[in-house]
Amino acid sequence: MSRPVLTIEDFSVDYLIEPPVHAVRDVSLTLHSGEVLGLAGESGCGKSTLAYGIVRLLKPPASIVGGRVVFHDRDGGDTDWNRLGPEQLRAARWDTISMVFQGAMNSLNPVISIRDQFEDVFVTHRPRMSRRERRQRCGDLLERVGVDRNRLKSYPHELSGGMRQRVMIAMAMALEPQIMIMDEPTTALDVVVQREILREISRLRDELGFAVVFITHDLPLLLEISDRIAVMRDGAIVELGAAKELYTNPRHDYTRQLLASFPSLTGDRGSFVRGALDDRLLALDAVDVAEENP
Ligand SMILES: Nc1ncnc2c1ncn2[C@@H]1O[C@H](COP(=O)(O)OP(=O)(O)OP(=O)(O)O)[C@@H](O)[C@H]1O
Repeated sequence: MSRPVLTIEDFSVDYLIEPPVHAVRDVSLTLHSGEVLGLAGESGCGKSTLAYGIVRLLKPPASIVGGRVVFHDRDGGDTDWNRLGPEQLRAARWDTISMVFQGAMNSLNPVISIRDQFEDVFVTHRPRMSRRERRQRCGDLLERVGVDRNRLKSYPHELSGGMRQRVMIAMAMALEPQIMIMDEPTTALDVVVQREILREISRLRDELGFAVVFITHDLPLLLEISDRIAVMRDGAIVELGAAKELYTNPRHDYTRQLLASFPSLTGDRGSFVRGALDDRLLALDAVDVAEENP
């Protein structure tokens, strides 16, 4: 297995309301460079709270009540994210760990061009980069996610939702982070755009080697794109294993229940063979077609 990039130890988050909600309970896991770790579980099990907790973006009444999150850099240095101050955190987000959330496309400022918003990432984090290089990089990044570089001139309302979400993914990759946390990044998009973006993320992961924590309630999709999957229930991880293993040989009752709740994963139609990503996506496409034309 490749080297660890993030270690989460006994991490717990409560919402301090009456009565308190123990949203994340003693979660421990290790993320390795280049892997896609899927986080599965039904609505309310704590996936988003864990994601926001990792990058310290939780707001009151949420409170981290235990554990730690340690980032391991390429040179062997360790950084305990719980010990970083606000300025250090701001710098480390995007640079080492970046995030794409479900509504990310709506966080673009409507009155500022894509170019200015995109360049701002470099102006803030790479102040010594020349303007010319910045522009070049922004265009290159956009093309990587399948958006024409001419779109840099556009304003957010001139782009479709899928394009805006791609822009956000390009921005999240801008500083070449070692980890990307994606919380339902494609949920608001139609299935075709979703697939295209997921293909793109997988291709970029292969090319650039960043690790991905991918969160969605869509277990079939998670099985397709993840190397390993952690199943969460009531704030705790009940099973963590290779995606294939989890699919073919689930050990926890709850994992079985979760798999059974997706008809496309059970029975003959669901018994697709996992292989290269394209094969996997093709197999899923076939399942979709079969479902649409029973
Ligand atoms: N601001 C809040 N105040 C109080 N409780 C909260 C708050 N936000 C979330 N919770 C509770 O924390 C628990 C975990 O919620 P969380 O949103 O992390 O789950 P999730 O698995 O991401 O769900 P979903 O898939 O619906 O986003 C739930 O019981 C939820 O009701």
